[in-house]
Amino acid sequence: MKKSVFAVALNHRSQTEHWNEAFHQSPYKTPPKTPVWFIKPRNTHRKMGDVISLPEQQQTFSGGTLAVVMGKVARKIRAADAEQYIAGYALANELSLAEESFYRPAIKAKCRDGFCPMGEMAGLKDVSALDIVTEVNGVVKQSWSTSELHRNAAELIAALSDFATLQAGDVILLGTPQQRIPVNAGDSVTIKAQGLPTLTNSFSDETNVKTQPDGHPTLFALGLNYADHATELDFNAPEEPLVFIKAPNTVTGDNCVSVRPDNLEYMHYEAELVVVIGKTARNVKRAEAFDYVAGYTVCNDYAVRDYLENYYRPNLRVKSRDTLTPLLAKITPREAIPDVQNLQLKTFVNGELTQSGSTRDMVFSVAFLIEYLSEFMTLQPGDMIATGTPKGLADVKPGDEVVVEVEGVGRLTNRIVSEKQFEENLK
Ligand SMILES: O=C(O)C[C@H](/C=C/C(=O)C(=O)O)C(=O)O
Ligand SMILES: [Mg+2]
Repeated sequence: MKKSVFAVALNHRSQTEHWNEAFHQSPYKTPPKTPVWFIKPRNTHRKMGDVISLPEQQQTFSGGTLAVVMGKVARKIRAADAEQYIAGYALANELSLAEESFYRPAIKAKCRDGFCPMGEMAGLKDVSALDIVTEVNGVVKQSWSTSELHRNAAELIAALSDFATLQAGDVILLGTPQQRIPVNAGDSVTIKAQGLPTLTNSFSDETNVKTQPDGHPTLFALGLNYADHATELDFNAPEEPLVFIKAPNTVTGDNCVSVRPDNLEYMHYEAELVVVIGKTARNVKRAEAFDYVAGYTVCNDYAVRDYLENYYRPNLRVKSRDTLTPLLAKITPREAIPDVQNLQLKTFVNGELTQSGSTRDMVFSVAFLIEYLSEFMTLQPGDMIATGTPKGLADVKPGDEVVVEVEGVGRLTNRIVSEKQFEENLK
């Protein structure tokens, strides 16, 4: 099933109580106003009974939680109507390394291979006060209740479907308490709840545990991977790649429309080179990185700056909105591009050149990014890496024609429409 697995951080009261003081200081400044979304990509997906390989020298923690499974397409629905869109519930283990910060995306902590096993789905009428129990080697280590969550399944479905259309089979993990349970090689961890199939997985320090290509390809994106763009956003260039993930709902095609939400101050374009993975990659060194590249394409990684919050920044509500990632379907084979680090990137708005840069100015190169990501997760054929945008952002308005172009790779055209225009066309 090609599902997307969304998850929400800081949704358990014990978390916001624990972090309350820090969230009133820099870099957060104020507690989160909207759900703090993240994605568990396909390399994390596992089933009941699968053996999960643990990362070396870093402590992994269990995160028993409840997953709500969508039963049909859900777009901009109200919490009061959510029930009719739900197929059922399942137990999941949202495995993670320790999180010292919620400011930037936690890909290295959350998205390692096997870090999201999920049990079988079942129908449940009332999950408002369901006890989620975690046992390690048969001993109960944790029990928490869904009544302790800030937002319930219906509220989360409404919040997410407001900007990201959900498909049948998509999943939302509802959250985990502040206290997490350490998991070590040789352990067997069981997640239980009344009325739901149990989820049990054993853990190994063997590195040869095979991944299963399941779910849709992962679309990674880089924040601030051009120093001049970081400067124009008043940031220093990052010392480690700022990787975030976009869900399939955001992808649209050439000559399609992109929706600018109403009542906005600032929505800008971002011309980006996209790398397409062609071979399963794990622990690949940069010297061999291009052997794992199928080719390249182009995307426009639009951002709605009004919706930026300092939690897993840039948050999904900024970067994973329906229609805001136009992506060229044509892939230019790797062999056709002799030097991917020497390509011009351009954006034209209504025919005027508004952005111009070169991939030679990337902070982290294509080869480095493949080495970096494959060091802690398995990249699979079809996965894509949008490698960031150079300086030259500008606001776009309904009616604008936006063309992004990567030398030798392709040209992508789309038109901006207002939310009102888009909704009228849907009728
Ligand atoms: O200002 C933000 O938080 C958004 C920004 C995103 C940058 C890109 O998408 C890019 O540089 O291409 C960030 O992550 O800082
Ligand atoms: Mg970008």
